[in-house]
Amino acid sequence: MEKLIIEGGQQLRGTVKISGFKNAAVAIIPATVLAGDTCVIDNLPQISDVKILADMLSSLGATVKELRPNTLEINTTAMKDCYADYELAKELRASYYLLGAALGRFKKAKVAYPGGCSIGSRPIDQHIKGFEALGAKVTIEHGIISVEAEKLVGAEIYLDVVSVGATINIMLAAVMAEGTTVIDNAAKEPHIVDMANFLNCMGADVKGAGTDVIKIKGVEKLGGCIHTVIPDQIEAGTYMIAAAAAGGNVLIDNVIPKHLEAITAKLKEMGVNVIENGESLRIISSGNLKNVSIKTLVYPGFPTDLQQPMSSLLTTAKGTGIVTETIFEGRFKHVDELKRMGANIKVEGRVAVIHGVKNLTGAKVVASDLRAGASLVVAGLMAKGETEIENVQYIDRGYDQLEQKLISLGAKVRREHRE
Ligand SMILES: CC(=O)N[C@H]1[C@@H](OP(=O)(O)OP(=O)(O)OC[C@H]2O[C@@H](n3ccc(=O)[nH]c3=O)[C@H](O)[C@@H]2O)O[C@H](CO)[C@@H](O)[C@@H]1O
Ligand SMILES: C=C(OP(=O)(O)O)C(=O)O
Repeated sequence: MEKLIIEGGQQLRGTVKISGFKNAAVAIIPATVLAGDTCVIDNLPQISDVKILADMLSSLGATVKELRPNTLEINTTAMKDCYADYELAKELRASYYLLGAALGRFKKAKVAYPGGCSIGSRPIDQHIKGFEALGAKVTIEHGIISVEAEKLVGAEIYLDVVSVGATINIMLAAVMAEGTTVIDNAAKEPHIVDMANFLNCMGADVKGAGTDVIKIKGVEKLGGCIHTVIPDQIEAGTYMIAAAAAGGNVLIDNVIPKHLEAITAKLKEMGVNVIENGESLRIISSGNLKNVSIKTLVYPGFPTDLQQPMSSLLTTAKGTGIVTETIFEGRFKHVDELKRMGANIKVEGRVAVIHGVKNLTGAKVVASDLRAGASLVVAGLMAKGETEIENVQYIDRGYDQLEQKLISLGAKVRREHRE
């Protein structure tokens, strides 16, 4: 069992380089199934979700080679079908992208119900609705989702809920369908655009990604390509929040500032100095901040994945902040842990009311999921004394070289193996 130990109270100074986007990488790796050829994916973050997916594709018959630490060459030519059982699929959310990709190429797939962060009920009805609209038969038995079609035919699909996963899965299934598919009320997150760029680079015809109407003209065949994953919006936002929380002067490098506008606006409202310069953002913070309210929304609104780290920042800001979580009903599991550290937070349903306290104090805490872990890291950086975070494996799902990056900024962080 591994723990992160953080000695709080150190200001952060220096430069941190942001890695490739987890949520784009974990969609693009399964999408290589569609190529039936060799794809080279660059700027992959070194996180456990990426390693698990690469191993998954190998076990399904693909050849996966690590060309460099952040670059995989994936050849899916030899794959004949796709059956990802419970042991494989339960490891992460993104295993469900194998459904769309294999349906698109083989017209069938079997994938066990996916895993991922436990932050709410996370239904997949919109994915199923999309596959069915394209002509697939979908059954769920004994925890296995089976999709099968004689042929896939383009359709108009209106999503009842704006869903990143359903938008991507339908795009994957539709790129080689006969005719045109229109996804209405599509998600607009940056990784939807990255996925569309990757699919187009393989020879697909996808237009409108980044707006709420995506049009996909089916093509007969796709092929290999070389693609560089976009910078991680959520990792960047986490370091922006960490710098604001600990105080200091940090250059967040290799970012797309447009993707970070919601978080930049909130930090500025709190009194943080955020300076944009090309592909970087400089965060200058005295640590004395005023509280704000946030409401999670689909892109370009405030991302739910940054709600938990942001809640930590609000715990010591002057005044009262209200956090409204509109996307996932179970995304307040970090709150009890923050209370152990002295935070004053009351949760009612989807709303957390945070009364700023003078300071947090280090404590033993447990990460319940990936971003809860990130929120405890932020809290640990600003707390007095030592914070010990258990369940580091959740944090490792999504943060590339977390402690090395924090140490390079002057934080006192170490990882310990304990029985
Ligand atoms: C691997 C990945 O990219 N994960 C991200 C993805 O998750 P994920 O793709 O699972 O999230 P969705 O965008 O699908 O979920 C958004 C909302 O739609 C609901 N819903 C979703 C699908 C469906 O068929 N029916 C339905 O009701 C969900 O319960 C949730 O309330 O987007 C979330 C929202 O930005 C992020 O927090 C996750 O980090
Ligand atoms: C919820 C997240 O991930 P996943 O959808 O992979 O569980 C996340 O990245 O915050």
